[in-house]
Amino acid sequence: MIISKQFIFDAAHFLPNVPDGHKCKNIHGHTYHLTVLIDGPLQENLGWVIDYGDLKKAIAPVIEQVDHQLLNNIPGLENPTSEMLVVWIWQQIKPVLPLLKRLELYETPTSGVIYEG
Ligand SMILES: Nc1nc2c(c(=O)[nH]1)N=C([C@H](O)[C@H](O)COP(=O)(O)OP(=O)(O)OP(=O)(O)O)CN2
Ligand SMILES: [Zn+2]
Repeated sequence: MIISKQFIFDAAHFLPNVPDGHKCKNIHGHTYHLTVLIDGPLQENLGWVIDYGDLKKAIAPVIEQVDHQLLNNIPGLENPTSEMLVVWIWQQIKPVLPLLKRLELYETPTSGVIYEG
């Protein structure tokens, strides 16, 4: 069974490697939507895979690092495309949540990335 929880954070970024004149060379902000999907067995007595609250506690330290920050200032996110950011998030979450199955990260309502490690 796969369960999911969504996290929303705001951050600024610019993309340093795009050509001059590209709109994303300018600093701008997004309200990111991150969905974390966990694949695991149903615990029969509890009737759930894992507690959504425990999921929230596990993800909170990652969200705290990026919320209301300029992503480019964070080590490893010097070129903070959606693709680079989702890998950076995965690398922190997977060790603490081995059942992590998939991340979905949207930086606008129409632009996002899906990553499964
Ligand atoms: N493959 C990628 N392409 C782009 C990324 C990215 O991370 N990966 N990022 C950007 C910019 O961050 C930009 O802010 C988002 O681009 P875009 O979807 O074009 O944003 P719009 O709001 O203009 O999109 P609409 O089409 O108006 O919804 C660019 N490309
Ligand atoms: Zn952007």
